[in-house]
Amino acid sequence: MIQVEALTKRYGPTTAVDELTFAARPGTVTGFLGPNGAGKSTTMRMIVGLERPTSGTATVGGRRYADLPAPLHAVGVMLDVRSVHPGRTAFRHLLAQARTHGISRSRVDEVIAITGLESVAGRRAGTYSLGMGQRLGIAGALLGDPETLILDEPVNGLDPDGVLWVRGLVRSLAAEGRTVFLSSHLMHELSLCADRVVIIGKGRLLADASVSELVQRSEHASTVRIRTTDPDLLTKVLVGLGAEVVPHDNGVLNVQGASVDDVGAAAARCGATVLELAADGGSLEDAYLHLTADAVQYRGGSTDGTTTDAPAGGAR
Ligand SMILES: Nc1ncnc2c1ncn2[C@@H]1O[C@H](COP(=O)(O)OP(=O)(O)OP(=O)(O)O)[C@@H](O)[C@H]1O
Repeated sequence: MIQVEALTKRYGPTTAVDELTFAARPGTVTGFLGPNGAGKSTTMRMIVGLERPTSGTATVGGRRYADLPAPLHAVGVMLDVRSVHPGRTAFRHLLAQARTHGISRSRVDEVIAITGLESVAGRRAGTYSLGMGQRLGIAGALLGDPETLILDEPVNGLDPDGVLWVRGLVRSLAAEGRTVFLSSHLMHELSLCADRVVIIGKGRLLADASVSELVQRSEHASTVRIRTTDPDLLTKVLVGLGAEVVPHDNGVLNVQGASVDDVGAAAARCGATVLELAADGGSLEDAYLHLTADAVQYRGGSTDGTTTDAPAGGAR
């Protein structure tokens, strides 16, 4: 169990994390999301004692990380995969970590097998691809057989097989009753492997909800697409009902503010023939984009260079 309460971190004038409160619970995969610079890494670093909070608390299993008697057994951490010594083999790297906690050599072999690194465990980590480095990072996190896992972008750089493997691994770790807390920018992937998501922007909590709740919320704000033989008439009727209508070619209307049932019934009432009708179902990505619209620090602009990487959402 990870508990974060009123956690705040300031770097001079910058408030990286601002009164953040949430929990990641046992038996659950909790995804951690936010735009670049939202404060995810800073939060994770405070949870594992690498940064001192300005105020507030972060605990794992009820204790501050610094107070854990055997941290590797309590919490497995993968924060920066580049922190491995490039001249060391994966096996040596894991063995060195294991020795600091009295973990057996056979456990090292076990985590190498779990992460599929057997054939490359004797190679220097400096020769590893990003995906292999990720697997090594996950192997290190699993070494102490911990109750809680904190993984920063665990699928970053993995090929489709690797992504599928991480999804299965985190699901099975949660099914064993462990707490899994992971960040990712891959929304679709998170919607497949996380039970809950904590979304932050500019260091503040924007949402702490189950994936299905968030998807449902975004469905309410979603678009209905209809193709009809009589777009002008139907547009008038729908606007009269308070919906927003954007017409496209070939009699296509994109409608917001009305459900698919409302749009179908309106078409039937005014006698417009319906050629296609579909709700553009909500997704975690829609919900995320909607929630973080005001909290994006850097936003790409047009190719003419007008707004690329300009601060968005105001100064911090
Ligand atoms: N050591 C530091 N000194 C000063 N400012 C920092 C420091 N570390 C982070 N920040 C600032 O704190 C804010 C949050 O950064 P953080 O790296 O936690 O965000 P993030 O959500 O992990 O971003 P990303 O998705 O890009 O990794 C940013 O504005 C960043 O510039």
